[in-house]
Amino acid sequence: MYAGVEARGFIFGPPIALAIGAKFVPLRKPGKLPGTISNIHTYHFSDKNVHFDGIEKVLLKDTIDCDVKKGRVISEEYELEYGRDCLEMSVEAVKSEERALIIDDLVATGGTLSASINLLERAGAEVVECACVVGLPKFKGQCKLKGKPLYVLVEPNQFDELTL
Ligand SMILES: O=P(O)(O)OC[C@H]1O[C@H](OP(=O)(O)OP(=O)(O)O)[C@H](O)[C@@H]1O
Ligand SMILES: Nc1ncnc2[nH]cnc12
Repeated sequence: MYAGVEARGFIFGPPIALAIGAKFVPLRKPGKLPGTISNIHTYHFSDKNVHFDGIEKVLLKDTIDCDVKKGRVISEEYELEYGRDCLEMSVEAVKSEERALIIDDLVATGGTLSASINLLERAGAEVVECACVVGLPKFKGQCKLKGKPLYVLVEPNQFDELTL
């Protein structure tokens, strides 16, 4: 299955998934998926080291019945070049041990892909690779991907980056 990151990962993920007959799972910005938010995991990055602060906040505690009806949504907060953001995923979208490839338009710090890997692994999937159309090597995003392979189609040189 392919997991794509909102918003521009939605341009590239679905056609590839359709082409090979695989499922597409959307990783969405906060508050857009139906269901009950079960918790948020927060990670802090400093250069190449990743620190998990161990906090698991229960935001909404619904009954089990309610979870079954509405579905369960998990969240990951992350840091990127210009601040913080959050991605969410429906737990029911993924089956245990399902193999996943993550697609996005661009990798810079790797914060977005790292949060995506964490979401999928928390839901029981096995992330086999990440793929992006553009990679910005100066941000060393590969270092945050827990050793997962990263496929990048183009890496702009310094001159090209000025126009991105
Ligand atoms: O490697 P990173 O430092 O995490 O940066 C990469 C992310 O930044 C951009 O999205 P953005 O968060 O700007 O959101 P958008 O798709 O809604 O524009 C881009 O589409 C990636 O998803
Ligand atoms: N430096 C950058 N240029 C274009 N898009 C981006 N998304 C995140 N960082 C970016």
